[in-house]
Amino acid sequence: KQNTLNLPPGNMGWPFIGETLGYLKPYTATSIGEFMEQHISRFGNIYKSNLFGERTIVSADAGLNRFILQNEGRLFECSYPRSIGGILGKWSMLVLVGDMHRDMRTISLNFLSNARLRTPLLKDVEDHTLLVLRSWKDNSTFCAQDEAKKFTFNLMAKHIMSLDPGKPETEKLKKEYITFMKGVVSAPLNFPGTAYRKALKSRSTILKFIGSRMEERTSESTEDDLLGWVLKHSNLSKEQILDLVLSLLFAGHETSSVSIALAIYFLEGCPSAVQQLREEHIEIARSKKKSGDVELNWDDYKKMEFTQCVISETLRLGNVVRFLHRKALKDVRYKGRCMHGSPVGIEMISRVAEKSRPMPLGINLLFLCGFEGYDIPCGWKVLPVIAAVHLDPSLFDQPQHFNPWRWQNSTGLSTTTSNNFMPFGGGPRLCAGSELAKLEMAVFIHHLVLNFQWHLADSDQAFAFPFVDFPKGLPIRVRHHTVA
Ligand code: HEM
Repeated sequence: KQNTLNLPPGNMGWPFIGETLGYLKPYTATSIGEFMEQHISRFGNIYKSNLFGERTIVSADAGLNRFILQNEGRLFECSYPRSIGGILGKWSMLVLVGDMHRDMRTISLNFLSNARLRTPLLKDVEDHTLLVLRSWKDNSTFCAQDEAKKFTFNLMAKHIMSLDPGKPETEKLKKEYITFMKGVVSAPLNFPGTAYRKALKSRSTILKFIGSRMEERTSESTEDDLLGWVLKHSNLSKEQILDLVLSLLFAGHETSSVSIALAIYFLEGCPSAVQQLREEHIEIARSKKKSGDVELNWDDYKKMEFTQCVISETLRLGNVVRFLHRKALKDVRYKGRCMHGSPVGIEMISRVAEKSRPMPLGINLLFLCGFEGYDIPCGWKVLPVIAAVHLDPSLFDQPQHFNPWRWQNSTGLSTTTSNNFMPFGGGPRLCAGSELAKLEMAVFIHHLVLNFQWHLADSDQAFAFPFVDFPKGLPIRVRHHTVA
């Protein structure tokens, strides 16, 4: 059947491993890496390959990426490597599909609702930011990435299980979690001594810990945290709750801490952006002082216009999540652009297997217009590479340049709704914590620019392994900064 399909060009590489090693070779996070660059210049923005042991279509095409994400559950489906399910759990949101995914998502969205963001999350985000920043001594040097991790982990542990920062149980969980994370991002080799094996062990220790918190709970019946809410309002089994808690801890901690580290890094190289941020935040702080108000509120957050531009630019250039894992549920034909310039993707209903069904109007029109699309065969893996779109020079002027002003409209307001900007994915699996992540970054930046000046204490830069990380942890030296 495949001989009759018009597959994108590409190279299937070696038997079994295909091109996986080249694809995963580390590269600087602000680039698309040599592998992608070479493949795009040779084959174009959509190419076929053999990755993670599967026949794969790689897409660096903004239109196809959107099409894939918007057709989740209909033409495509989330499909992470089996090892991810092994470590995050079979009930983890990252691997669930269908009704069960929808139910877990509803719970997560409830936990991260707008109402909860305004209170109590905003207050806790600020408290946890201050807890970290107040521990920074004048003229001291430390790893900014670790500090950001401390902040996001403490925040999540508090909101998921009411764990207080600094308490022995929180610190113990944090330690286990570090081992666990090393395994999530390592090769899934389950042999004695490997990071993956150690992480599986940490997983069971963490689950035991969460399990004991759950047992303490049932009699107390508090609803203030996710655990309490789930126990009271859902019929999830213990096993499902454990995986949900673990995956939220994972999703809500790693990505936002790296994003904060990236913001610190990019801003260090862009003094004019720091200056403009300072002006914005001094203004907010002054008006708060006048009104006698101390804590940040939602109106203050809404005033952080330039900060939103900095956040968007950090996410565009840093690309914490570089690509997503999907598979095709049906034969799909994709044609990049139609006559009107909008992306077109259509189901391949005319193919052998489904000959009896009538052709949808879209297909007839496309054939009449003489368009030849690429075919994505049913069962093939599909990787929408969101980073490649964010770094595409035809979509973003000088894409490797940190330029927060690109997100400003003529009136100075932030315009972060570009069709080509998808740091949080899209469609029915759009990141459930996107608003919390932006809030965390904004509040952290607020107190950072008001209270500190910082410089890199040692050269470091973010790499995509493909998970994004600063190899030296981003060492910075800070000086207290007093606002006149
Ligand atoms: C800057 C920080 C963040 C980035 C860049 C980010 C990015 C993403 C992306 C791209 C996805 C889609 C995955 C896919 O479609 O396969 C996702 C899903 C998800 N994220 Fe985030 N995320 C961030 C922060 C957070 C935070 C703070 C939370 C809060 C707990 C969170 C919770 C989730 C959850 C629960 C999902 C699964 C959604 C679903 O499957 O329906 N994320 N995230």
